[in-house]
Amino acid sequence: MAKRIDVKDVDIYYGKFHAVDGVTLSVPPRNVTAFIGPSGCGKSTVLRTLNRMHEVIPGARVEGEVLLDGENIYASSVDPVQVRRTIGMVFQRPNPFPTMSIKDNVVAGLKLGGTKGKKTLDDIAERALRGANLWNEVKDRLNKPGGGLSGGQQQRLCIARAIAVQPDVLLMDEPCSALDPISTLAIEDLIGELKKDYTIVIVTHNMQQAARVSDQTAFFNLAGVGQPGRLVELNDTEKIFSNPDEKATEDYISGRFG
Ligand SMILES: Nc1ncnc2c1ncn2[C@@H]1O[C@H](COP(=O)(O)OP(=O)(O)OP(=O)(O)O)[C@@H](O)[C@H]1O
Repeated sequence: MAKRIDVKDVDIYYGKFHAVDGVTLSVPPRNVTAFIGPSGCGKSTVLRTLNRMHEVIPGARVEGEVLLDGENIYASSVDPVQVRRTIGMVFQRPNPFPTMSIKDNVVAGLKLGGTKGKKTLDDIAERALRGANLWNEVKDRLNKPGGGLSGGQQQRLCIARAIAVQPDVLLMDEPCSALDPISTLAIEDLIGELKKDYTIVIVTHNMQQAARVSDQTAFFNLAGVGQPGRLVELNDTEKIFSNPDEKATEDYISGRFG
C-alpha cells in the first residue's frame, strides 16, 4: 500500500563530513518525486536515508526524522531491516543475482522472509514480473539465469524483485543511467504504471526524464566543494521546469551551471 513520506529537518553525515543540511520535504502517496541537482549535492545520500540504507556505511549517521505515514523510521523501536523491506530500492546498475534463475531472483526476498510453497512463490513471481512489464519476455525461460537477460531486462527484473515483497515505497537511484534509450523508455513507462500502486522517489541526472516521469521535483544544490548539499526548491514538476520560485533552480534547469 502506497504510503506518504515526510522528511523533517534532516542532516546527514559521513563521519565528520556534513553532506546534507536541513532537508524538509514531503512525498505524497501514488506520486513520483524526482531529485535533481549537480553532482555531489546529496541526491543519492538523501534517497538512502529514506530507507535507512545510509547508515550501512561505517561512520554514517542521520539527524532528524523521516516519517512513513506518520511513523518515524528512525525511532529506536524500529528494525532497519523491516524498513528496507517496506521501502524498496532499485539501483543505478541492474544487480540481479547472475547465476540465480529469473524466478528465484524475483522471489529471493520473500524466501528470505520465510514465504514458502511452490504455487505461492510461482504466483507472486508471475504477478511481479507482469507488474514490471517483463513477463512476456521471460515466461518461457523462468528457470534460466538472471544474468542472461539484457541490461534493460535485468533492470526490470530488479524492479520485479523490489515489488514482489509489496513495498510501500520504491526508491530509484538513477535507474536508467546504464540503459539504452529504448530500455530507458520502457522503464519510464513502467514508472508511470507503478505510481498507481506505489510512492516513488527517483534520482535522475536527466532533466527531460524528471520532466517526463515525475509529478513533483526537488532541486538540490551545494554552495561549493566540501559544503553540505541543501534542498533549494520542491515544487510541481511543471512549475519547476517553467516558472521556478528560485533563481538557482532556473539557472540549473536552463543549463547555466551544473
Ligand atoms: N560513502 C561515502 N563516504 C564519504 N562521503 C560520501 C560517500 N558517499 C557520498 N559522499 C559524499 O557526500 C556528498 C553527496 O554525495 P551524493 O552521492 O549523495 O551526491 P549526488 O548528488 O547523488 O551526486 P551524483 O549526482 O554525482 O551521484 C558528496 O560530497 C560525496 O562525495
